[in-house]
Amino acid sequence: MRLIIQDNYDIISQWAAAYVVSKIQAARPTEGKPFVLGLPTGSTPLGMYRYLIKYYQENKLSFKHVVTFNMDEYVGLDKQHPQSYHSFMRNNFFGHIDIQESNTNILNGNASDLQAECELFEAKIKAVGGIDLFLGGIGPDGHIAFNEPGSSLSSRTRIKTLTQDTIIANSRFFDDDIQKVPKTALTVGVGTILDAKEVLILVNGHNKARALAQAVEGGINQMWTISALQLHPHGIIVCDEASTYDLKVGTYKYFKDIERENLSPDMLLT
Ligand SMILES: N[C@@H]1[C@@H](O)[C@H](O)[C@@H](COP(=O)(O)O)O[C@@H]1O
Repeated sequence: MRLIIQDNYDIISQWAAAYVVSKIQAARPTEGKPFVLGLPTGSTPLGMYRYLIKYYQENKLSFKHVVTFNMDEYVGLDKQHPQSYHSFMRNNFFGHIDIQESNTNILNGNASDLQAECELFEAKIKAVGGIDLFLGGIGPDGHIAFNEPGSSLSSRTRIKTLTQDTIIANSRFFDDDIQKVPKTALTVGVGTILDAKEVLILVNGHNKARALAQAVEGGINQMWTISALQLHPHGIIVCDEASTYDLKVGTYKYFKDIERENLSPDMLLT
């Protein structure tokens, strides 16, 4: 697994956006052979989305032949609810680019049969030939998508009960009222993410330092589901300095050294 350590949040956002652009450009997607992106929500990817929108506005990138699958969605929130992940994606990304709505896939947390909804989502991913690049963030407890501690590392898309930690962390989006935070969500599984051809995870801030250390230095284990990224042949974490505080000095220096040529976002673009 690669670990790209950048000075601050703005540079990890630029780096991730440039990485996405380079992959889409290299794939030369067409209607018959689209590029398939897995997408996250949360505060972490906001900067990357802003840079991707900028690339689109500068005519450097089109999303016309990009198909997307979002990682997760709350159960029971109306799609129009300001905190639904449907609203998040519309407001922060899809509403600003030339993606075709029919190419965007977000789990329906109001489906009458939630299990069938999850199975359909997996089938749709398979039908387009799998995900080329899965982007993600992590929770302070190391969860990826909504794969809370203890999730099976071979899990598929399913219904998950959120932990109290996650409910508290996400209450900032619900007027700081934990009663308003949905208690369950639909989420892709760890196995679904690991099936992608590439996975790029963004991590920033001191409150993710423990999770980052577990992901990079800890063993692969179900209590820190991000650690499963070690099993992926093409896993990358791009993180800021603040999130590296719990890494050993030697680990930090090692990755700084081996990635020193690859730190500039401009290096990724032709
Ligand atoms: N389901 C999402 C995760 O996909 C996300 O990574 C995490 C971190 O969010 P933030 O980026 O706001 O810290 O929040 C939620 O739990």
